[in-house]
Amino acid sequence: SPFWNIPGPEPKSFLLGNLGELLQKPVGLAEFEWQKTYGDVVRFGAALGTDQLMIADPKALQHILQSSGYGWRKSPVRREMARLTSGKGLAWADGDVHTRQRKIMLPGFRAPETKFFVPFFISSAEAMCSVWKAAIAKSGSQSDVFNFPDYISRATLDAIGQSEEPLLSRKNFDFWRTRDYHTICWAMYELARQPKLQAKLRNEIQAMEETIADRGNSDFTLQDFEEMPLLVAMSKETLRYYPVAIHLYRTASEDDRLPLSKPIVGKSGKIITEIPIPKGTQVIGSIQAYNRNKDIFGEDSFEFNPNRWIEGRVQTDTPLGVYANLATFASGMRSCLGWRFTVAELQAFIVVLLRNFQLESTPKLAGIRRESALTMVPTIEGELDKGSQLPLKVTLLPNNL
Ligand code: HEM
Repeated sequence: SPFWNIPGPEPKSFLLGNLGELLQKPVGLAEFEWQKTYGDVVRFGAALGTDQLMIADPKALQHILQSSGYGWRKSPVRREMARLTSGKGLAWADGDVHTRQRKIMLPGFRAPETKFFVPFFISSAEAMCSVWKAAIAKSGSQSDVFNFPDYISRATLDAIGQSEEPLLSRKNFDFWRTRDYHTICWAMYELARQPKLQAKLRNEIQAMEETIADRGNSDFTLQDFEEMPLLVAMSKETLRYYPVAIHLYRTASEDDRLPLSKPIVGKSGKIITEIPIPKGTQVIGSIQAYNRNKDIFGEDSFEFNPNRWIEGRVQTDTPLGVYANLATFASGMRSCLGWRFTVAELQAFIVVLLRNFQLESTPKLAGIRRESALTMVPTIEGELDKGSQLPLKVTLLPNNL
């Protein structure tokens, strides 16, 4: 193996190497363990006795995703999966076809367009709240428990259908909204678990509502969202801690040398400052592990804490990604086109839900799992057969009674 000198876990079997741990454990767990033991570049066993690299090192990721252009291509297996799930669209295209398709799609995803989508996001979230209000009224009480993925997945399908209808096929709506609605679910999970954070955010929302009323507008705009520090911090922290796209699969199309942010000590005891890469090498970019990098996000990077953004504690000398130096939306020429859409939609859903309801945990949440199902979805330990689950208690706020 060209990577014999790179430290990493012993393969569990010839057939699957370490892929079982990587793909079947709750999302991120294997990567976090490897990162802690071996660092940000790890050699692990892939199928049939082959070696692969897991990359969370900022400079190496920056090189693969940004600086090398099409030097590192999306792996053929992933492209085929994209073709099967969403057709011969942007996630499948490569080289010139990719450049052309991306140019055509870009006008649907810039900041001005996103501004116009916000009313769609708000109305989709409000429609979902009306369904909950009707169910609560029917139950004769002031609260009820709802399985969030069931509802948020439909509301986000509404939102993406209304806003991107001229650009994307129905198959594409379904593909991309799976990412949005988990992101939103994970944000709601944290808000339900952290009542003080929820109350603080609600105060910020109510203060902004007064400002909006004073200036004679009827509802929030994108600019209002951007002027709410805790809402922005909550969005960044959700996308950092719960990056729903799990891995980035890339293949070197030429021989290359991978630069590293931090040298690693090889198995031979020698210091490695860059890694020679033969053409055809496959690597997995670990979004999960990069997003927990302590040098960038702080010593408490394994805690969910939006304050890190407000206190300005996130810093790096290796810019990566399209939003907040996160790997969540990848980086460079294949970075996510929908990132502005997602951030604005997440913010709209948080605002609408918190101005209508109080969210609370339920006992089942003790068994929550970060499940890998193409994207990262919440499931409950021992109840995988029930699919994605996030049951939260929803109580009408006094102004809604
Ligand atoms: C939280 C939500 C989302 C996350 C975390 C996310 C993440 C990503 C990532 C990591 C990639 C790169 C995949 C790769 O190259 O291997 C990507 C690509 C892409 N995303 Fe997103 N995405 C999200 C939502 C969306 C939405 C809502 C849309 C559309 C409305 C969208 C449209 C795209 C497109 C078109 C690409 C392909 C870009 C290209 O290959 O040039 N994404 N996304």
